[in-house]
Amino acid sequence: MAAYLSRLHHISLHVSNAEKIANALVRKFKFKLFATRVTDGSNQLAFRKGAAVFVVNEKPNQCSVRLDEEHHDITGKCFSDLYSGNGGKYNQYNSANFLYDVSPHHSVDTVSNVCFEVEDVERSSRALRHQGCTFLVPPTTVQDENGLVTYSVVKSIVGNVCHTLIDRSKYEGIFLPGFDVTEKDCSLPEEDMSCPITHFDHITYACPRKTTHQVMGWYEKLFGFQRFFIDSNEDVEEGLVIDQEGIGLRLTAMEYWKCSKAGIVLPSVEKKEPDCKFVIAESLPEQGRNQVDTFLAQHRAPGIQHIGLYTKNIVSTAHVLAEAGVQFFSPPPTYYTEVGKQQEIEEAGHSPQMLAQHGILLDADLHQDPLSQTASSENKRYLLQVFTKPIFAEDTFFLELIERRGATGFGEGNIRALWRSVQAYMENERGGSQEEGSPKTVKTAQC
Ligand SMILES: O=C(O)C(=O)Cc1ccc(O)cc1
Ligand SMILES: [Fe+2]
Repeated sequence: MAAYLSRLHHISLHVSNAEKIANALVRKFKFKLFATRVTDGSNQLAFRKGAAVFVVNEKPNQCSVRLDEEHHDITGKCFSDLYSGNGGKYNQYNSANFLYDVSPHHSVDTVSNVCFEVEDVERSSRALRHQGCTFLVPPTTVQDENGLVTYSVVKSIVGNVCHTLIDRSKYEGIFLPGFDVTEKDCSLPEEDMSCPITHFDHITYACPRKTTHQVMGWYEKLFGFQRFFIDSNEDVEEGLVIDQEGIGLRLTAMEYWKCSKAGIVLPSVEKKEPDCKFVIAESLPEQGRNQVDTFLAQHRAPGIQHIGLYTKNIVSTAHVLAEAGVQFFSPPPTYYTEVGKQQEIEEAGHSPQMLAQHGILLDADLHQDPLSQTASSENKRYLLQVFTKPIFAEDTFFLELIERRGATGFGEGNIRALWRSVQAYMENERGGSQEEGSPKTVKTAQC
């Protein structure tokens, strides 16, 4: 049985300099720091914008406990011992480790934990363990004066990505026990009209070649995810293959539905609101090096390549963020003057000049979803996207703004335009393509 997910709770980053990322999230991306957990050995900062919550974990120094492949143990005992560092007794406020997460000891900054709310952590963890999942933290309860929270941490099939499963139904505090809430009035999504980012739209994984089916199968079997089609050019078996112009990408997408009764709701019967989507990107052989290859080389493992932040108004959001110093990829200026694109933009009620200002891409060429019955409103669907330059020192993780106007998938045209922008950036700003896994030499445009 799958462990059905109630909703995405937060996404966590592991970085060597939390202050730097905190500054970027607050000053540039307009997130608010609202909860902190600072101990001798760890620094955890929680930021939110609407329902999107990031937890930034500052990587501990060398002397901390090492949790890596050879220490993994599905019984959990070994992890309790390792995790507490105090004679095997699990300590919920252990100063040497991250609460609600593990210390991944990844060599570069990384986004490595997607935390989901579930209704019953014990039962979900049992079900997953029966299916062979590796638990990095067994079900554990943490409490404070506002109630209690139970969580576990399961290793995913994708590189260093793991999932914290959390039940906070018996907790009335603003965030999680163990964190000090610094900003009490952001429990409700704030209405920020100029920068209306409301939630995480999707998470894109960069995966090695020929692993898409395995990854999809894992999420389908264990969490009840379902495949959905990115667009009608997509082959059921092959996914969306973009192999012209040396792009060489295979994309496949899946989603799950927010459910209130974890483990009981049958997604096929009770299709409610879809939550955050997941995109799996792998590069195709015999094409030039693309963003996925660069990610795998510089991140040194498969993992989270980018996250799409949903905004109700991408033009205004991109403007506010750019003013604050966020750098976006821009397609060549001709993108906005090509007859077809210009017309598409105008028909969607936008101004090519306004979109060009921050590199916003529009894809109205979204075909009918083969499973969808709503052909009549098809021509009104479109999608606006803009991609930031890398967030960390390496060319790995980046953010995206996305505004959906009826479109539920992703725009092939936008992916092509993004590819051209990245190529130009690699050639001009990064000083040509990099050697596999080599540290970057030019750091001109980190976001
Ligand atoms: O279009 C999107 O937002 C996607 O998430 C698809 C995607 C995946 C990988 C890339 O390197 C670029 C685009
Ligand atoms: Fe994306």
